[in-house]
Order: sequence, then C-alpha cells, then structure tokens
Amino acid sequence: MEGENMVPHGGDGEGEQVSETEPFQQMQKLVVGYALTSKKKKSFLQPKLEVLARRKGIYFVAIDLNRPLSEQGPFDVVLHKLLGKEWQDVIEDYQQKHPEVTVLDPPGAIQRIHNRQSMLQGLADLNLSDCGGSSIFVPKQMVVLKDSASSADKVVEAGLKFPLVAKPLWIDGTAKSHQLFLAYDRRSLAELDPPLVLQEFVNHGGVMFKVFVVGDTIKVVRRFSLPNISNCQKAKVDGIFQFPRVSSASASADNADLDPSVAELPPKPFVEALVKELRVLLGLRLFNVDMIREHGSKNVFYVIDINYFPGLCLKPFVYCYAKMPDYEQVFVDFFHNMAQAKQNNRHCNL
Ligand SMILES: O=P(O)(O)O[C@@H]1[C@@H](OP(=O)(O)O)[C@H](OP(=O)(O)O)[C@H](O)[C@H](OP(=O)(O)O)[C@H]1OP(=O)(O)O
Ligand SMILES: Nc1ncnc2c1ncn2[C@@H]1O[C@H](COP(=O)(O)OP(=O)(O)O)[C@@H](O)[C@H]1O
Ligand SMILES: [Mg+2]
Ligand SMILES: [Mg+2]
Repeated sequence: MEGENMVPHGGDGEGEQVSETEPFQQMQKLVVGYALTSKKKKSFLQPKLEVLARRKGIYFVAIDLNRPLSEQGPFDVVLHKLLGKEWQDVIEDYQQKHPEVTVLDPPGAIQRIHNRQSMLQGLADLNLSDCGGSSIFVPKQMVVLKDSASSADKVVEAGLKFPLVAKPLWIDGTAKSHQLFLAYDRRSLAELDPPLVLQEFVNHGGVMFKVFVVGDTIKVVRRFSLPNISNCQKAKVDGIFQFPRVSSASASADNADLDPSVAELPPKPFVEALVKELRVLLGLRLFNVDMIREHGSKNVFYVIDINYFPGLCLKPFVYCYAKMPDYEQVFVDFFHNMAQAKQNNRHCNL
C-alpha cells in the first residue's frame, strides 16, 4: 500500500506520499475555502503547502465567485484576500449567516489597514511598558486629501520635518498604491498626487524588519531598506524623488555582513508583547508589520507599515523563496490547531 492515499475523504492525492503509519485519529478534516487573486493563489498555494496540509486532513477548495457563497462548501474556514466593496459585502453577509465558519480575516479589520492613516492609529498608545526598555512609535504623519500646494502650510503647522515620505493613502493591491516618493522641500509637495499620507523620514541605517504573524506564530526577517539621509543632504537637496522598492523581498538582508548595531533583531520579548497587543488592536490573525530601529538608538522602534496576509513566497513556479521562513509548515500547524479546537468544542457541546 506504499504511496497510497490514506486521507479518509476528499482530496485527489496527486503527488503526495502519505505514511501508512499516520494515525487516522489525527485526520480531523478541515475544509478551507479560499478566495484569492490568481497572483496570490500562485504564491501561497504552493504544492508543498497542499501536501503537508492534506497529511493533516486540511483541504483547500477554491470558492467560485460566480456562485452564492452559502451554496458552496460547507467550509470550516474561509481564507480570502480580494479587494472591493462587493466582496466585502458578500463575506460580511456570509459571516453573519454562518457564525460557525472562521473567516480569515474579518473584512472590517482588513479595511482598516487599507488606509495608511487608520492603519497606524492606536499604536503609539499600546501598553508595552514591561519590554526591557524598548519602545514603539509611529513616524509623525498627516493626511493630504487634495491640493498638495496648500498642504505645505499644514505640514509646517503640524511641525513635520523634511524630508517627508509621501505614500498613497489607499492600499488597493495595485503597484501604484506602493509607489512612494521622498519630498525634500515645501515646494515639491505641489508635484504630488493626493490623497496621500506625508510621513517623516526616520533614519534607520538601511535595514528594516518584517515581523510575520500567523495566529500564534511570529517570525522576524531583515530586509534592506533606504540608507540614512545626512544633514548635509537635507540642506542641499530639493525636489521629489521616486522611491526605489529597496525593501522588496529580493532584498533579504538576513545573510549580509552588516553593522551589528543596525542588524540586531528587535528583542524577542518586545516583539511578542507588541504582536500580542496588535492582534487585539487590529483584530487580525494574518498580517505583517514593517519595523525600523531609529539610527543610533538600541531600542527605539517605529512601525511604518502593516500588511494583511502578506506575500509569503517569491517567484512561485521558478522556485519558492519563502519570504516568511517555513511558511508552509506554519500555516499547516495554524489550521491544524484550528481543527483540533473545533473538535474539542464539538466534544464539549455533546
Ligand atoms: O506580491 P508580493 O509577494 O511582493 O507581496 C506583497 C508584499 O510585498 P513584499 O512582501 O514586501 O515584497 C507587500 O508588502 P509591502 O507593502 O511591500 O511591505 C504587501 O503585503 C502586498 O499586499 P498588498 O498589496 O498590500 O495587499 C503583497 O502582495 P500580495 O502577494 O498579497 O498580492
Ligand atoms: N517613515 C519612513 N522612514 C524611513 N523609511 C521609510 C519610511 N516609510 C517607508 N520607508 C521605506 O519605504 C519602504 C516602503 O514603505 P511602506 O510604508 O512599507 O510601504 P509599502 O506598503 O508600499 O511597503 C519601507 O519598507 C522602507 O524601506
Ligand atoms: Mg511595506
Ligand atoms: Mg505595505
């Protein structure tokens, strides 16, 4: 019977080798309906993930967007990353009618981080007092809704210091919503295209940290980022400059030879305390946080970005370079724990 599919029900067994000795008892079935863009499906639903999942009785089933959601399934979990009000309404309505299904994550919570202003609200007030002296901030920022020319006065009034990072206010999955600019002076603000957020640039030694969160699991990786801007540059340079995507995944700085004071990861207890608070504040289970350490300090950190269900794998099909190390196993454990919790609940309710 070697190599035969031992999964009790569902699944086509394609390409998998499930051990004969794997106990049936472990095979509590969990059906994960997914609604993802084709890009996201390719990068997330890697063969390795599906095989590992099936061994634990976890099945991924595509949601048909042309059919009513309630007529599909039944699902234990709905995993989604799609944009637009229409989908938000569908999933909200579904969650109301099917409170027994775990929706990853609630659309209202996702919506909050699609706006770069509400994304960072409440972070500065988090209770992180017992974290060995590390503290968390968000860069000073303001929103510009229209006419960036008149916004120059407001920038001065708000006490924001140049250079400023200009970020599109709304994140809508397009490349444009990730197109950032650096504005060195008041005059250059008129060239920007609102709505946007203007945020103080924080020198951080050219290295940033991506904190990945999947349920209870946290993984932190380093990436290259923008270099420091010297006082001399601040005084001499003017105009606006388009940001290169220096911190994209191909810029992993995990194996680079870096100044240890810049490269040192944020302390583990601090990251754990931060994430614990963020899970509650954001109401999300799948997210990542972009964090930088203020240059010259040991323990002053800034959160600059939060992403819902971020990219986990680079260049699918060519090879999967995991942005979040071992994400396949992390997700399988996450879903497996969910399946067990559901089973325990059922037993308790008998
Ligand atoms: O497309 P990828 O793999 O580069 O992942 C994007 C992430 O890029 P990164 O991991 O930094 O290289 C990207 O992260 P950043 O915003 O660049 O920090 C987002 O998570 C993006 O999702 P969205 O457009 O904000 O909804 C992510 O897009 P999706 O994969 O979710 O479509
Ligand atoms: N306030 C800031 N100070 C210094 N660098 C920043 C700041 N904001 C963003 N960056 C740099 O720009 C990159 C992209 O900005 P981010 O806010 O993460 O937008 P995106 O959602 O497009 O990733 C960051 O990874 C970091 O390298
Ligand atoms: Mg980012
Ligand atoms: Mg982002």
